[in-house]
Amino acid sequence: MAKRKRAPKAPADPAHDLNALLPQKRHYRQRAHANPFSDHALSYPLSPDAIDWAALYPTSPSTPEFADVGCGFGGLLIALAPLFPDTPMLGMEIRVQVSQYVQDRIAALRATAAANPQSAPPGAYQNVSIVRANSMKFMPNYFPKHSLSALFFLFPDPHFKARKHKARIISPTLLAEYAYILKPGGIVYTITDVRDLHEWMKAHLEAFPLFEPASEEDLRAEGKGPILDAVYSSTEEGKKVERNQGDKWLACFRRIEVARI
Ligand SMILES: C[S@@+](CC[C@H](N)C(=O)[O-])C[C@H]1O[C@@H](n2cnc3c(N)ncnc32)[C@H](O)[C@@H]1O
Repeated sequence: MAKRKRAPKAPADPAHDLNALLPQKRHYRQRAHANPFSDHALSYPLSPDAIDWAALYPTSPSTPEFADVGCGFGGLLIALAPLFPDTPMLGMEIRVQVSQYVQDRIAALRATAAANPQSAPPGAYQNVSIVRANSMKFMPNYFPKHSLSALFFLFPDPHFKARKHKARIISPTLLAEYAYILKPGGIVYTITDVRDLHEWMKAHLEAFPLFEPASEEDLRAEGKGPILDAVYSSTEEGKKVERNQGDKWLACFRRIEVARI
């Protein structure tokens, strides 16, 4: 019997087929970890004023309000962008290929939204962007004093060995920078599947005089439930932990208001 020929597949129309546009992770292979102390040949802005915000947020240039430190493949930003369409948010990622992937992912989502208004409202994802940067250096060069309402540290690299603890993204020196760029009342969200790292981040934040613990219950009562849901489940690392049925340890802290004397 003659074989029936399959009808040729219609070529994907990028305006309607998101998958045709979205970058594929396998084309962005990179080592699992980057050493934050090596020379990454990065250049840094002299100040937030020196950053071309219009290049990052073309439709409404401004400094960011949310920052995702070590954003990896960008899952949190992509989940939050449509929930807070008027909030500019910035991912920071040290690895070249990974930050390029997020940049291409955002460009694809913007292009799809523009070409296919049924898929997303016009202007969708214009509020989300990424920079390749080492967040252990020069955070105040990116974010003005008291400008952020949310700062995320989601599943940061654990740097297990004691001699590597200095590479952890939460430390007393760095907390001073985070307190400087956060608005009073702004929230630091941390989550990890490594209990020891959770205890470390919590202990350092508790010991720092400009932060106070913010319970999940209080944050949900304030309407931050959608942010917490995204913190738990939207990132690539968070999804991996779920697949492996690991634990997730959340710790959130509020930048306190300081009375003027
Ligand atoms: C374990 S991954 C978690 C990624 C993402 N937050 C998630 O939950 O899927 C940690 C990420 O932080 C990035 N990273 C580590 N140190 C960094 C630094 N000093 N500055 C910016 N990114 C950093 C790593 O390259 C990596 O992509």
